[in-house]
Amino acid sequence: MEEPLPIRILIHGASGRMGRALLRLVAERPELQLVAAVSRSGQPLAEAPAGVPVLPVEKLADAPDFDLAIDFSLPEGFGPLVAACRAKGAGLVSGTTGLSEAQLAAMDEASELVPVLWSANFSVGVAVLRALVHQAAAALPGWDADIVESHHVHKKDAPSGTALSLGQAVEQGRGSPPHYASLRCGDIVGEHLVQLTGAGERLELVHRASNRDIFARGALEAAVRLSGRGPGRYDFGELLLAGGRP
Ligand SMILES: NC(=O)C1=CN([C@@H]2O[C@H](COP(=O)(O)OP(=O)(O)OC[C@H]3O[C@@H](n4cnc5c(N)ncnc54)[C@H](OP(=O)(O)O)[C@@H]3O)[C@@H](O)[C@H]2O)C=CC1
Ligand SMILES: O=C(O)C1=N[C@H](C(=O)O)C[C@H](O)C1
Repeated sequence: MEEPLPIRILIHGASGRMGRALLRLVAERPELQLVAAVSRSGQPLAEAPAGVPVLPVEKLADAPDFDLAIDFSLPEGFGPLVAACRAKGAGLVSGTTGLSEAQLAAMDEASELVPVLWSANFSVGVAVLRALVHQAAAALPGWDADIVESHHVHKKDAPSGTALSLGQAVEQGRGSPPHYASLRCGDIVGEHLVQLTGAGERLELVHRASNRDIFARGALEAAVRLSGRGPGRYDFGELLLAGGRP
């Protein structure tokens, strides 16, 4: 029997904290073939496998053909990436947070042509936490709801994308949004506490990430599971948990 063709991927935001983790871990997935890496500057990257070009963002349109882009960058680079995916007929797996309403709408538009999966958090734990938060908020509609998120000092957006996504689950559960608090301290990878407080008692649901490999592995898993699917928006939790946990 013939071997299936590898899924050709481009990593966008390759020089960042997440991009470097992806470059290191992509070799764990033989289904994926890295064909190009893109950063704002295009400076050479020690983590890029030999023979894989590292392109500056202005050269994105000249990248070799790819089937899927995996994106962990900044909102500034999002528009050109979505345009490149549309032009190549390629899918998009994105974890970039802090996107504007217009950028989210552009992603929806692109999903009429190509498969798109955006998630604020690619960890298995947060996918499960979201469901637990929805259930708890629905059961405790009169309680106070607060989300406290803590991240490293370099993080630009606040509240974090994960906090906002957990906030949506709270709102869907009890009909009103939570309050948010954001801390930026040292090198914290990412912590999210959802606190529901009633008279004389408090329920705390918390997730702590201690390294970025969990997000990178989640995004690589999502890329494999998204490959070969038709145009549309896909949900990380559904794609991940429906087909059995990796
Ligand atoms: N969904 C999830 O599970 C997770 C999401 N994130 C999100 O991923 C994103 C990246 O995080 P992190 O790796 O820590 O960030 P970094 O700041 O470390 O990296 C940002 C990357 O984006 C590139 N970049 C910056 N501006 C542009 C541009 N205009 N066009 C193209 N590329 C650009 C940078 O290139 P250069 O170095 O050349 O400037 C760099 O490669 C953030 O939005 C963060 O919130 C992070 C972790 C998990
Ligand atoms: O910027 C980060 O680092 C992270 N960003 C994501 C977010 O905004 O929720 C996910 C994770 O918490 C790390």
